[in-house]
Amino acid sequence: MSQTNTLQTAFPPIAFIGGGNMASAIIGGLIRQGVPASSITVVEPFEASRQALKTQFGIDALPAASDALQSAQLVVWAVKPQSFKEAAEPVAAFTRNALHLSVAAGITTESVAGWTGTQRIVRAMPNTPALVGKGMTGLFARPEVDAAGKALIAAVIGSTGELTWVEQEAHLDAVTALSGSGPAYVFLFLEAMTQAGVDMGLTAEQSYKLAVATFAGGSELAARSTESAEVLRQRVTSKGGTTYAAITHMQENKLPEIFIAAMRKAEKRAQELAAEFGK
Ligand SMILES: NC(=O)C1=CN([C@@H]2O[C@H](COP(=O)(O)OP(=O)(O)OC[C@H]3O[C@@H](n4cnc5c(N)ncnc54)[C@H](OP(=O)(O)O)[C@@H]3O)[C@@H](O)[C@H]2O)C=CC1
Ligand SMILES: O=C(O)[C@@H]1CCC=N1
Repeated sequence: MSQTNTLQTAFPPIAFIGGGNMASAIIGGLIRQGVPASSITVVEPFEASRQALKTQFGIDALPAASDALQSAQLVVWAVKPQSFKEAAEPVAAFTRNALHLSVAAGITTESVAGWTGTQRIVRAMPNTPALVGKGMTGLFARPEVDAAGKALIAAVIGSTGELTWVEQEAHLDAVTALSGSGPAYVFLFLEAMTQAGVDMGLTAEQSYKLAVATFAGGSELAARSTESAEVLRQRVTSKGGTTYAAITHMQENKLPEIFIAAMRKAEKRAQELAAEFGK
């Protein structure tokens, strides 16, 4: 049986709380996999976002929680950490029997359990390439989530790309710093590489195309190769050549150290979000 058929036949009603970027990315994945629009409801206070969801996916979008949520077997929390507690209050009464999936950065399943009145919670950290089916998501399940619950969540998240389960919830803050925020690091590199190309006389269009294709090609090569990134880098770096000149400059200026320190900042921010907004 194909993945599409699995989702079509086995997919229960699902409610999204928050209908922004990340909710849209996951909903898009589900619709692409053949989940019927009638299975999906979104609670989204912003009228323009509700309209966009209805137009793009043909799904039902509500301005506020209502007893329509009672039929949802899975509730996906896709609100900002700052809005989670406030958003949970009106929803909780309708969704105590559902399985819950949170994608909010930092917010612990302990907090979600307190706000929703259930322990059946999976916390996830997806990323925006989910929009094009190339997402990477880290997941943590509380012990109260059974195998069927984990399989359902794996099917939902699997519709947006790859996934990996972590055993310790704290590791999701590392996933956040790495693959959750990671697309922004890639885009920053693309911006810088494009600018450098323009400075050297290429058009912005050519330069961007070269940069994007280089990231895609480098990633694909790494994904398919049995060799480490370090070895692959050394293969590009001819002794005394152009790459050597560039990489030496980056290393002398501590680019790897800066990168690692920046990611620890992201991890710390996830912990701060939990402390600030998880109570
Ligand atoms: N963007 C990313 O790359 C990633 C984001 N995440 C996580 O996903 C979550 C959502 O992020 P993102 O999609 O980018 O944010 P968005 O701001 O795009 O989406 C959040 C949506 O929730 C709506 N909202 C606010 N309050 C409520 C409420 N009380 N009830 C229902 N909906 C509400 C907002 O409406 P309004 O605009 O009117 O406030 C907004 O449309 C965050 O917790 C973030 O940490 C995780 C991984 C990656
Ligand atoms: O920046 C953020 O907080 C969210 C979480 C990971 C990506 N975006």
